[in-house]
Amino acid sequence: MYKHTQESLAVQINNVSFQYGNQPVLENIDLTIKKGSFLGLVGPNGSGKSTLIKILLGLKKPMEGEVSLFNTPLQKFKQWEKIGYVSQKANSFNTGFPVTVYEVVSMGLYGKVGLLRFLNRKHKKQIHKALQRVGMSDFKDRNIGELSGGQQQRVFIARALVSNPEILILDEPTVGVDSSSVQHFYKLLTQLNQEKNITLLLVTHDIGVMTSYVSDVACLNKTLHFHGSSKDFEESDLSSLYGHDVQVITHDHGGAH
Ligand SMILES: Nc1ncnc2c1ncn2[C@@H]1O[C@H](COP(=O)(O)OP(=O)(O)OP(=O)(O)O)[C@@H](O)[C@H]1O
Repeated sequence: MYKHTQESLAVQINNVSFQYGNQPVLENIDLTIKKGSFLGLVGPNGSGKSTLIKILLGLKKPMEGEVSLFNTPLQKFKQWEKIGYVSQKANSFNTGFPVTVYEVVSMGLYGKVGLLRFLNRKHKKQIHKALQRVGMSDFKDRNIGELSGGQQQRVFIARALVSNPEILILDEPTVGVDSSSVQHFYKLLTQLNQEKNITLLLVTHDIGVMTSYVSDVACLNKTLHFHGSSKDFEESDLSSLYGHDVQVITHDHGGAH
């Protein structure tokens, strides 16, 4: 387990427990995310991953324990522009959905500029920069529903990036995305992490691919079974988590890390 100075932490979760009605979902979770790290959060279906994310985003209140974001207790935290979020259902637009890529990305600024205000030149520049970062500038006038799952995913990342967040939280973002787009997606995340120094929290089922890109791994199944460097993470850590032998397929990414 890590020891950190407070300043180096983007997220600090202390002894958090949560239940829906009588059903305990999270028990005594202690988890820290260092600034600049790339944490992969894995766990079986129903293990509490999304619930933990909802707690981090202030959408659910834990029964016990405390959460701090950038050294501020969640109850007092107001700098939500520092937090970018890409949800599980982000890439589910139907063909013909009447909104352009540019408009989708501009939605990431609504919290700041308000729905009915016009975007000023600075905002437009931010939108273009976010589209550029994810390699989707050429698609800005296309309808979001006409794009592939992988391309839509990039647009939703641009939407989360447009307010220059310090941490990006992604909840199972590769569901429904084909495998070659998944590789591109992980490369994009690695770039954002290493070149732009954005802290990343990625919730995924994609254990084999994920471990070769992330710096840290957390395994959750109601309690935290493993939390540490991805280098120290072994298949045996997963067997205890999933209750049976799990084969981790090691992919060769041509030295992505
Ligand atoms: N709003 C809710 N009301 C009651 N129970 C819920 C609610 N949301 C989730 N649960 C239950 O809480 C448990 C944890 O759910 P959660 O969505 O956090 O898990 P998860 O690890 O994200 O799962 P998955 O990988 O399938 O998305 C599950 O048993 C789920 O059925």
